Amino acid sequence: MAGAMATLTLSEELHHVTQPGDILSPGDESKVSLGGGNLFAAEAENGDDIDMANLTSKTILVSPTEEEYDELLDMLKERICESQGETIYEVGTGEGEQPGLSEEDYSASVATLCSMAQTLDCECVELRKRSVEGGYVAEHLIRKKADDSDFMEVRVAVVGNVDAGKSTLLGVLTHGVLDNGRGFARQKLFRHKHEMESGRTSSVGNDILGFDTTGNVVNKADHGNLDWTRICEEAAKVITFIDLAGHERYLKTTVFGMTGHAPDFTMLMVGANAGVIGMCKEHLGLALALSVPVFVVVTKIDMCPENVLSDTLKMLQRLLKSPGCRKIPVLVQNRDDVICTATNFSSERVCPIFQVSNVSGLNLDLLKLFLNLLSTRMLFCPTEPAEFQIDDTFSVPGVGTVVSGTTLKGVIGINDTLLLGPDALGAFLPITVKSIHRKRMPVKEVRGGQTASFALKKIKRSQIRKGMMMLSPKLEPKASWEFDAEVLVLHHPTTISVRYQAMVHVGSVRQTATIMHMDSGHLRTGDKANVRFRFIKNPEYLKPDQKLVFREGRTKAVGTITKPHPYVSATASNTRQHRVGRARAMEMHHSVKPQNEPQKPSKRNRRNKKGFHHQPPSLGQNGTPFGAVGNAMEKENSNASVTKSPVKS
Ligand SMILES: Nc1nc2c(ncn2[C@@H]2O[C@H](COP(=O)(O)OP(=O)(O)OP(=O)(O)O)[C@@H](O)[C@H]2O)c(=O)[nH]1
Repeated sequence: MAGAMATLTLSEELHHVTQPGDILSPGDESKVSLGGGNLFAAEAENGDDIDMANLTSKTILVSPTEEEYDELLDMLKERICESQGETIYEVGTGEGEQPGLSEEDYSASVATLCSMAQTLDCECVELRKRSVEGGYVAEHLIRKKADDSDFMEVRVAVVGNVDAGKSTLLGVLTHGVLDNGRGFARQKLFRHKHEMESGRTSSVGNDILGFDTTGNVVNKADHGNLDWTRICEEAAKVITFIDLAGHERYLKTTVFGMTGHAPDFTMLMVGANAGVIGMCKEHLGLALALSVPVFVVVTKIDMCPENVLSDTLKMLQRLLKSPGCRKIPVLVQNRDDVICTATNFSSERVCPIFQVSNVSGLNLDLLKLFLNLLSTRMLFCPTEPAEFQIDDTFSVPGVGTVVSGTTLKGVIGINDTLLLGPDALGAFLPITVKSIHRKRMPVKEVRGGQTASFALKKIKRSQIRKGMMMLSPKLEPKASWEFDAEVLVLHHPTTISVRYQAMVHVGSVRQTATIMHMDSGHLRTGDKANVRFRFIKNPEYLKPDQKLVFREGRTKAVGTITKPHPYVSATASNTRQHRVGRARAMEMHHSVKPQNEPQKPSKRNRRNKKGFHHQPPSLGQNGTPFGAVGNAMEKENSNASVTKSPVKS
């Protein structure tokens, strides 16, 4: 009874965030409150046939007519396609009706649903069945049966402070072994010798967890090693964990993992005994800035005193509810909570909190169930021109140059010709795809939302850099040296002004850019402005609405690109006029002195340093020169000392 009460309260709490047009984006309907009526409500309203309204009734599945059955089948097929291979169907609820079906009607409805699933080559699995006032209500997972060479893919970025247990949890989940509390499980994941020795992750790692059509884990370690190809063949859904570093020293790599690897979700790990410390808030802020939904996993509950655990949970909830986060934290205690939160998760507001132990295995089953129910947030349209962002390059003996990354849009197949670029001059080079691998498994094509590696014909690895794109020629891509963005400064110790330089992360682009101008004189912590940036090394392929992170040391700003300024490539515009223009632009570009770069002391200062008379260096708190204002202050000070000296003497 208590369980039922708890579920009701949770459902009620979640209900208000899933109002149409509130937080859910279009296409999310397939993941929320999927009653027979709710699921097809939109279609029923738009349909020409008035009988379509019947489709929203809770009893529609009991004994549908032939036409109704066909109509339901078409709609179910569409939903499964939209969510790239699966959907959750709620049996026993309808538009404006009291939920619940009698045992007999419920059985008949489930039989119809199973027959529909079978016709669509899907598996139908009951997730939970509840008894309510009007009878029974249940959620069923309908998932496409596994094809040897195809599987759904969901990317989860794993972040959290150092020693929160990130690598350990991934080792436990993917290898099916428990930890010993002294770093046993994480040994299976480390990629570098120094990581083995220090126990610290320093690079972006990928680990996979496969689920079959019925939701069982298919990972089986053979002598401690995982065969990725076998997992992908057996799995209907593969969760790719992007294991990121917790230490502040590797923040640059962690930011790159969050922007360049296009995660669907973020798993924020918190050590129960340590609490919300160090980089935890930093990583949460990053996920919020990039609009990636977050769920929290509190680890080490086996070794944490109850009062400390309760303090950690209270602090976490306070942080998540704070005006900066505006989340609805939900402590996940049982299967009901998992299903409720998983089906409402892509709304971005709901934030489930799991409490697990990697040593005793407590609650890991709930976390696995949740991961099994996550669906990719990338919408796929086969007719869109292809876009692939490169996050790494390799030179493989016997194969040649290989690039890895994420397919953002469209379909890419073997022998397709794409444009690779931009190069240093902003040009795009035609290249042909020789072979494709998904998670080390050879495939014929990849779709939007899937990660892949491509072997490319006739190109050297040195010609490719991280941040480049492979694009369909239909896009007629243009590179940009400059772009406008709306930015919000999250933290800066002093002020940011024109000529300030910092690292810009956008997609897999990671390059220093200079602020050329902005619509306010100076920016301090909490300020917003429209800013024009200019890359210092290469032009990049950018698009409006892309999220960006701008950082340098402890300075952090986030924002959205409002307008890239396309640059006409050298090959496309080799006229005298363009050459002169380009030379001028380069001259200007080289003459831009960064505001925040320590500058060479003037001749006078150098002489002073040699012992003429000592003056303190004119650097600010974080090594920022005061610039013109600083020089004026210096002058004033030196004048002051000149006028004061006679008084002193
Ligand atoms: N008792 C107990 N120990 C744990 C648990 N999870 C992790 N540990 C231990 O905590 C230590 C740190 O775990 P890691 O997985 O290396 O932490 P991390 O977050 O990946 O750290 P970085 O890679 O440096 O960011 C290891 O010694 C683990 O054995 C747990 O649930 N219970």
